[in-house]
Amino acid sequence: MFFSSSNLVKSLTSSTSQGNWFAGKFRNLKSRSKWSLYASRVEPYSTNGADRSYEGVAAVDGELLWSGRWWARPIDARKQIFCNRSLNMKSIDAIGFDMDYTLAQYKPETFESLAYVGTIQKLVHNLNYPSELLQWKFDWRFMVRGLVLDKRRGCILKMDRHKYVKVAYHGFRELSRDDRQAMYGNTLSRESYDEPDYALIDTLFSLAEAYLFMQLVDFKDAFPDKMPSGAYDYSQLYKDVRSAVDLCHRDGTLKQAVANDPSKYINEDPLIIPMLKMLKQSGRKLFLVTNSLWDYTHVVMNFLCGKCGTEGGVPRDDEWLSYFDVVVTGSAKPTFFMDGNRTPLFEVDISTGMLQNTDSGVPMAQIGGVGLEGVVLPNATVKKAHRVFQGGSVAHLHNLLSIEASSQVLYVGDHIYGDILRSKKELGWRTMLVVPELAAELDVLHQTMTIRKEISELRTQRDDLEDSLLRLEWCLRHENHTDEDQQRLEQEVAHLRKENAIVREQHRQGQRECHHLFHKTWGQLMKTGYQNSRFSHQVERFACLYTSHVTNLCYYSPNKSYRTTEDFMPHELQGDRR
Ligand SMILES: Nc1nc2c(ncn2[C@@H]2O[C@H](COP(=O)(O)O)[C@@H](O)[C@H]2O)c(=O)[nH]1
Ligand SMILES: [Mg+2]
Repeated sequence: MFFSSSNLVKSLTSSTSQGNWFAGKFRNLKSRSKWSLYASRVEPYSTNGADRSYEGVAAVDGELLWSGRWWARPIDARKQIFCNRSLNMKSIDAIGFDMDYTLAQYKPETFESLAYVGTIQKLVHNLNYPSELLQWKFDWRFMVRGLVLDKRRGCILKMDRHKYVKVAYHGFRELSRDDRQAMYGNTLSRESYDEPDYALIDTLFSLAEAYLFMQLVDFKDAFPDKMPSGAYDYSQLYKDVRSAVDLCHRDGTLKQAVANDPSKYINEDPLIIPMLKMLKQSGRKLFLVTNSLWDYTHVVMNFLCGKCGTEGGVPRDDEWLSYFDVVVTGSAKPTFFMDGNRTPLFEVDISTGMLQNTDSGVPMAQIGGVGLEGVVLPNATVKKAHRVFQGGSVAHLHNLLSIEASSQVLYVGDHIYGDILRSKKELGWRTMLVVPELAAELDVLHQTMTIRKEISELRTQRDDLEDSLLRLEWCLRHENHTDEDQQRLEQEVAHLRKENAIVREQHRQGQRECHHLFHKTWGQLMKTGYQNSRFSHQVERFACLYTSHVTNLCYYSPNKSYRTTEDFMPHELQGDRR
C-alpha cells in the first residue's frame, strides 16, 4: 500500500500546482523569440579556425605571454588549456610538435575547397566519374570531426560515447528515428564502428572527402547508370574517393598550391615564435615530428616563423630551424610510435633535399616526394648547424634527444589517432590535443548558458512529472478508492499525461534547438544529447591536455602543474534535493 486517500489528495494538489508552474514555464519557453534571438546571434556552424583576432600585434614582442605585462587571470576560456590527466610541466624535458593542423592552422574555406576540387578532378580524369561532378559545390562548414562514415550503407553517423548512433544521414537525407533504430539499434550485435567497414572522420583533412562521399551516395541513388562501371556499391565509392584524396596529397596538387601562396591557405600566427622562444628559454628540448616531407615542411614552417610579412611571399629564411633541436619529416605516424618499428632513419641534406642513410651513408633522393617547384631551400652554410631527418622511429628520436623515460616527453598534435592515441598508448608520452573547433564551441556554450540551465530544469520537471504520473497510475490500478476519489484520480492522471506530453516535447525541442546553435546538422561537437560524444570520449581518454590552439601554451608558465577538474558521479550532482 503506497498512500492513504488523504495523502493521495494532498499529493494530487501539489502535482496540480506543479502542473500550473510547468504550464507557465512552457508558455515562457514557447515564446519563440527567445530562441530566435539566440539563433540570430550565434553562428550556427562551428568553424575549424579559432578566432585569433583578439590577439593583436603586440604579441610579437612577447607582451601577451604569461610573463608579460598583460597577464591576467582568469584566462579567456578560448585560450585556456584544459586538463584530463594531471601533468606537472616540471617533469617534461622535451616538447614535440606536429606541424599540419597543429602549428599550421589551414584555412578551411580555401584549403578544404582545394582538396575537394582536386579530388573531383582525379575522380573525373583518372577514375572515369562523369564530368558533371566538376560543377558540384562544396560547403566547407557542413562536415565536422568525430563523425563515423558507414562505407557499406552510404551513411554518416554521430554517436555517443557508448557507440549509440544518435544522428544518421544517408547521403544528405537524415534518417528517421525508426530507420536509424532499424539499422543501428540492435543492442545484441553492437558494432565496433571501426575499419574496414567504417571510417572515422578524426582529422580535419578528412572533412572534404566525407562531404564528397555523401554527395556521391546521393548521386548514385539518383543516377545509378551514370556511375563508372566499377562503382557498384557505396564501399567502392569510398575507396575511389580515398585513393583520389591520397593522390592529391602525394602528387603535389595540394602542396604545390600551398607553396605558391601559403597565406591563402594557412593562418598566420604571431605567437608561434614567442611560444617556441619561451619554451626553449625554459630549458626544454624542442622537436618537430611531421608526416610532411622536408621541402613542404620548410615552406610551411618558413611561412609560420619566417619574416615574410603579410604579402604571402616566402623569402629565404632558415631561422625557424634554430628553434628545434631535432626535426623529423616524413615520419609515417602512427607507425613511427609503434614498438618494434624498424624504419631506417635518413638524414636530410637541407640544401638539396637529398637523403643520407644514417647507417650506410649512401645519398639518395627524397622518398615519396614529387619535388615542389619554386621552393628555395636553405643554403649550404646553414646545413651543418641543424639536423633534419626523414623516417626512423621513436627510438631514434629518443636517442637524438637523450630521452631516458617517455614520460618526460609532451607531444602536441591534432590527430587523435595518429598523434595522440598511439604516442600515449604505445609509449606513455604525455599528450596535448589541438582542437581548433573548441573556440567556437566555447563561444556558443557561453552564449547559451541561461538557456541550457532552463532546459536542464525542464528535464528535471519532466522526470518529476513522470514519477508523479507513474505513482498515480499505480494507485489507480492497485488500490481501492471511493467512486469519488477514483473519478478525481482519473481526471488527474489524464491531466498529468497531457502536461507530461507537453513538457516532454518542449524539452526535446528545446534541447534540439540548443544543439543546433552549435552546428545546424551535428550539434555540439563534444556532446550527443546529454552524453559525451564518441569524439569527446576519445579526447578524454587519450589527451592529457587539450586546447583550441597550440599557442595557448603562451598563456601559461612552462613550469605549470596542470590539474584535472574534479570528477563527478551522478549522485554528487544532486544539489539541494533532499
Ligand atoms: N598520402 C596522404 N597524405 C595525407 C593524407 N591526409 C593527410 N596527409 C598528409 O599528411 C601530412 C600530415 O602532416 P602532420 O604534420 O599532421 O603529421 C600532410 O603532409 C598531409 O598532406 C592522405 O589521405 N594521404
Ligand atoms: Mg597534423
